Amino acid sequence: MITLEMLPLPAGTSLVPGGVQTVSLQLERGEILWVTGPAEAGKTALLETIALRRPVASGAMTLLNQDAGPRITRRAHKLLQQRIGYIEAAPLFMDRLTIADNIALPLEMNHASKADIRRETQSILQWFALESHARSYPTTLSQTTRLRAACARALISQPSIILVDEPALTLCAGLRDHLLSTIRGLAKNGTTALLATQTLPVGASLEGEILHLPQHKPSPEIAGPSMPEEGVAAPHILVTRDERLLP
Ligand SMILES: Nc1ncnc2c1ncn2[C@@H]1O[C@H](COP(=O)(O)OP(=O)(O)OP(=O)(O)O)[C@@H](O)[C@H]1O
Repeated sequence: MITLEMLPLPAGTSLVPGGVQTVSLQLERGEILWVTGPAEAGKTALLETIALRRPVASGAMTLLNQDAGPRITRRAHKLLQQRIGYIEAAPLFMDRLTIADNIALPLEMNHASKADIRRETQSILQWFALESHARSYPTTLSQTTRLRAACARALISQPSIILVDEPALTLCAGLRDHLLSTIRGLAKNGTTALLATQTLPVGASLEGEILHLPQHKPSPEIAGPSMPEEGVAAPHILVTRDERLLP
């Protein structure tokens, strides 16, 4: 269903010397995989690669049993993308279209009938409690509502692969729980899901396997990016001497 073999992915040089890790994995239909790891571990890079948003330079990748590696054809790229839903960290919309029209776009691009588009859009708007925003424009929405709209857009065509980056899983517990129960339902029908977060959400009911990134273990003297310790000089903006700025 999804296989990666020795796929090179970027990672922070503080985590992996040289800044490149190689990832191999195999996922079957209906599997859910949590991808965890610290900042710069390569979680988004992995999702973007499977979403076919970044080229595969070497190694091998198959998606839905089709070659999606370095020699992917333009036709396979287009057909596979229609079967992948990606909920990005900061989703982009077409700002001149309403939320309802943005959400309907994947069905429009799949040449669904007008009646199907109207029915499915109405139904997914309700499912993600977006009816009151249907005629709003993306720039007028809050961050959480944009993520709800991104979930609706990614799921409207019942993709075979669903990829979720961190904010939709951590910004709002209500959205997270609704999204996870929706994904569990889709997984029962064969959808494969990859969910990326720095740490596994507490209090959510979790199912699935876990992949820790980076795959290359940091050497002891190379700790991950850390917060400054005592004795580190604070930047000037934090040591203002202008009394008038103090509360
Ligand atoms: N196109 C690229 N070329 C080279 N390096 C890249 C590229 N894109 C990302 N990186 C680097 O790869 C590393 C992993 O980035 P990525 O966004 O995948 O991390 P992440 O695990 O999602 O982190 P976070 O939890 O902060 O979102 C970072 O060090 C980043 O600077």
